[in-house]
Amino acid sequence: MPVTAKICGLSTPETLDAAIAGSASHVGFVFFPPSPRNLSRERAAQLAARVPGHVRRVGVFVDPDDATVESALDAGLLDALQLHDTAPARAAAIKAKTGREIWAAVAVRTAADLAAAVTFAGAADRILYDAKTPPGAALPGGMGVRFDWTLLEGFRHPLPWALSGGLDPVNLREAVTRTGATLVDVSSGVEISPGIKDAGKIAAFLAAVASL
Ligand SMILES: O=C(O)c1ccccc1N[C@@H]1O[C@H](COP(=O)(O)O)[C@@H](O)[C@H]1O
Repeated sequence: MPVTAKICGLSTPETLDAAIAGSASHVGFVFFPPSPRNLSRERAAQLAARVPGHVRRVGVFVDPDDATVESALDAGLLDALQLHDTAPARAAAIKAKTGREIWAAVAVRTAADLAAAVTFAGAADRILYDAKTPPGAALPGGMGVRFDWTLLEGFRHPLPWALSGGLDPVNLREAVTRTGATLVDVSSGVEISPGIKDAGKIAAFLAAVASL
């Protein structure tokens, strides 16, 4: 099965172009003000206009209200909405209202955390298994934290899914081999500091994906 990749938290034309040139299947734009990757409406619109039709645009949100989603949809021309810390009923309501593909983030530290995945059946289109960030962390994702990938070995996934959390060009092969992921998602692993993406690291990650 071929593996595809989402490069998340893009905020400049140069790094967005690197993701597109490296054949990313998805690009991610963050709409969460505490994040160093948060985009203004204007920047989101500028970036979205550069994305060719075969590359899917994913908006990243943390339990957003309707106004936040509508504003981002309008500016970012989003194909999919990635929801962190969002209850299944709210995810279903956003899906019904927007008609967009919904990715529900499930934060994982232990095997017990995986039980949340099934609660999104019927409410989301895809589960994004992400590492749980430390208690009190400013962000529920995007911190380069990984989880124990062996937890996904033999797990019965209730929906299509993707893997994220602390991925980088070096650990990608082990992550995919252990979990069987066919869609991987990276943010911190292609940065030189929080929020600052690096075109060379993006190219290296996507080359690693292509070499699997
Ligand atoms: O990137 C962010 O700032 C962010 C903010 C709020 C929720 C999620 C966020 N990022 C997502 O976190 C995962 C993992 O990122 P990393 O590779 O471990 O840095 C990824 O899906 C990002 O989209």
